[in-house]
This record gives sequence, structure tokens and C-alpha cells, in this order.
Amino acid sequence: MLNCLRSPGKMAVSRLPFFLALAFSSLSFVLSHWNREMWFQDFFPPNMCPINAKDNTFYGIMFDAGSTGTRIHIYTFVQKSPENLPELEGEIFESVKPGLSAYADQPEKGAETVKRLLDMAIDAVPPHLWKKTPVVLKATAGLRLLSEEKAQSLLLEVREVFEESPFLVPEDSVSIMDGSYEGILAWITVNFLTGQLSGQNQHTVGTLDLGGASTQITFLPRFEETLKETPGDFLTSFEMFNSTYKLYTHSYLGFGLKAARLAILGALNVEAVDGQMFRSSCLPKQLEAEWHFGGVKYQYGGNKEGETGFKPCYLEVLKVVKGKLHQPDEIRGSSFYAFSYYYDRAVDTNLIDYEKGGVLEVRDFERKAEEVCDNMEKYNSSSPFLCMDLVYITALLKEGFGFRDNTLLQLTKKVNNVETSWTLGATFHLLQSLGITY
Ligand SMILES: Nc1ncnc2c1ncn2[C@@H]1O[C@H](COP(=O)(O)OP(=O)(O)O)[C@@H](O)[C@H]1O
Ligand SMILES: [Ca+2]
Repeated sequence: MLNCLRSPGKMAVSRLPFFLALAFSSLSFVLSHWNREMWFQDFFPPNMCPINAKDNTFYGIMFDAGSTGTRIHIYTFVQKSPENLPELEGEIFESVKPGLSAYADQPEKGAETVKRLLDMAIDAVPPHLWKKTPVVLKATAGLRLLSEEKAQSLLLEVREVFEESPFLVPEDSVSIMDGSYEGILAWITVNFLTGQLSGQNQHTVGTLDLGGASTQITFLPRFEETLKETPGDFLTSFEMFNSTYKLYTHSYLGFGLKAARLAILGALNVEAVDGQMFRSSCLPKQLEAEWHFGGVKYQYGGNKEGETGFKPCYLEVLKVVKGKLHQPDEIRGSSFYAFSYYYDRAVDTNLIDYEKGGVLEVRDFERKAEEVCDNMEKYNSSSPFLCMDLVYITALLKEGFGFRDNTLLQLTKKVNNVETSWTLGATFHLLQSLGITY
């Protein structure tokens, strides 16, 4: 509320204690005069300052168009007093499957799935705030893997849905997100939610995201050595909350869990897959089935005659992982937050609780992989890919990134009821780009 605020010079910019109530105000905010005006004019043009001063809520809508599903995050922020900056009050979250890339040949149908989710925002956001509520969709690896033409038609259809909605549609509101942003924004989310971005003693945590089609690793290097040894394109400076973070981040396209299944089966980037049968020692011997991913149908099965089980499977998986990823020495001894498919597979195999998450060592994934792969018949009620997925996760962590057996992983889905997704970081970034600087 520009004209509900004090004059720019009096803006509160102090570092207040961080409350786990997710207070923006606890973070160090320095707002430049110009930026602040831009920001508040976009959201609350001078003649539209809410009549009721207590009616100080505003919203941000962020879509995550992932390779396996599309999700809407509706964040609510509250400006409790003019001196303090807005607080994140809560999140409404919903998702649909499959993801947009499954509609590569039916872009209108794909956009329809986005529209259905956006209808939720119509109910969630009060009508008088629709025009001030920005809506943005960022697509990740699923769309990165499509042809430019198909990806663009999907994005165009979605853009139309946004234009027809009553919300604020910023420029570039529908796009494919750069992989490095995916890692950085997830890192921002996790470290914001865990209170690591406030105060002087910041002990930030690294993040590991394992999607369907790509995987990200992000951390703040502590040692000069790491900066020296790391290729330039793995390091990105990022400004947020009035600090500049020089992060190590990389997104490996094709290394998401589902893309890895195809790579292990030898089906990734294969031209004609019709009628072809892809076999693996990581699958139950007698299995023969079909699988749809990214709009393509694959036929796959077990090694009917050959070997099956942990050892042969590990060797198979190693071929798609070993020597393919950069291994920063520094991470060997640190602990990381891990989510998405790391979390899902840990839940599926009772390594952690679905609600609470938990702390695991890298070797816990390996032990579970051995147990599942060497007893596939016992696990045939769950996904036929369970053994392959667990072996891939183990190999990715150990042989890919170079983590130690005893590296600790904090498996987390939500912190204080907010999803540990890059979308919150992206919403902060959106608010910043609309004129607010943290
Ligand atoms: N809001 C969310 N919070 C946490 N995990 C999520 C969320 N949305 C999706 N995931 C997880 O992301 C994984 C799927 O990755 P996805 O985003 O579809 O692929 P990609 O990132 O490669 O495009 C699954 O493990 C799913 O549970
Ligand atoms: Ca994702």
C-alpha cells in the first residue's frame, strides 16, 4: 500500500528476530525508494488503497509445471503494520497429473488443466484483490525436453488462460525456467523456511531436488578451494533479502528419476520406440508392461533369462551415472536437505514417515535398495520400478555427486506447513521483480 506507508526514508529496514511464523519482516529488507514505489503501485495503486486498513492481505500465484504434474501455489501475505514488511501467512496448494508435457500434441487440453487449477485461485483470492494478484507459470524439465515448437504452443495456450483470468499477468508470466534458477529458488525456499537467511549467523543448508526429468544440487560454498575448483557455469550470484549469495548450483537435465529409468533401460533419446521391448536387471524377471512418459509409450520388462537383483542392477545404473556429474569435494562432509523423489521413495519404503519426513544417511538408501532388489517378489505390490529407483538414488548420491555413505540427508516435504518447493523462492523473486528489493 504505497500511500498507506510512511514516507520512504522512514521505512523500517532493521533486522528483527526471525519468527518461525515466516515473517518477511524478520529478514533484512532494504527497499530503494524507486523500487518500493514500483512495487506498491503495481499492487495498490494510490487510489486503490484498501478502505479498511486492516484489510492488508495480498496474494501471489505461482504454477510449477513439472514433468510429472502441474501444481498451483497460492501464497498469502499480510502487511500487519506500515513499519513492518509483509509476512507470509500461508499457502494453498493443489496439483494435477500428468504434467503439461504429456499434452505436447494437445496444447489446448494442457492449458485446460492449468485453468482448472486457476479456478481455485478465483475462490481463494477475494475479488477486490484479483487485479493486484500476479499469476506466473514456470515450466521445468518436461518442457525443456520437448521441441521448441511444441513447448511454445503449450506456453501460448497457458498465456491465453492467464490473459482471460481476472489476475495480474506480468510480462513473461509463462515461461520455461532456467535449470539453475530451479536449484537457487529451492535453496532460497528451504533456507528461508528454516530461518537460515535471517540474522548474522547464517548456517545455510544445501538442497537436493530430484524431479522426474532433471535433478538439482545447490549449496553455498564455504571454502575458497571450492570456488576455485568449480567450473564457472556451476556458480551463480543471486541477490535476495538484501544479501548476495554466490551459490554452487547445477541442474542435470535427463537425470530426473523418470528420465533415468529410460536411460537405464536404454530408451532415452531412442528414435523409434514402437514395439521395442526394453529390459533391465532392475525389474522383476517376469514383468512385461507399458509405461507412458512425456507423451511417449514405452514397453519394458525384466531380464527373463538373465540376472536380476541389486548387484547387476547397480552395474547397469552405474553406466548412466558414473563420471557424468561434477563432484565438489566440499559436499562430502556436509548434510543436505533432500525432497521430491528422494522423499517419495523414502516414504514408499518406510525409511521415513510421510508426514514427518526424517533424517537418513546415504547408506540407508543403499541398504533399502539391496533389500528390495534382492527380494523383488516381496515388493511386487508396489511399483515395478522400486528397485531401479532406489539403486538410481543410491548411485546418483554416491557415484554421481560423490557423497559419503554417512552423509546426512534431511528429508523434508513441508516446513511449517509450506511446501519445500522452488515456487516460494520464485514468488519472492517475482515480488522483487515487480519492484520490491529485499
Ligand atoms: N509442491 C511440492 N512439494 C514437494 N515436492 C513436490 C511438489 N510438487 C512436486 N513434488 C515432487 O516432485 C517430483 C516430481 O518432479 P517434477 O517436478 O514433476 O519433475 P521435474 O522437476 O523434473 O520437472 C515428485 O517427487 C513430486 O512428489
Ligand atoms: Ca520439480
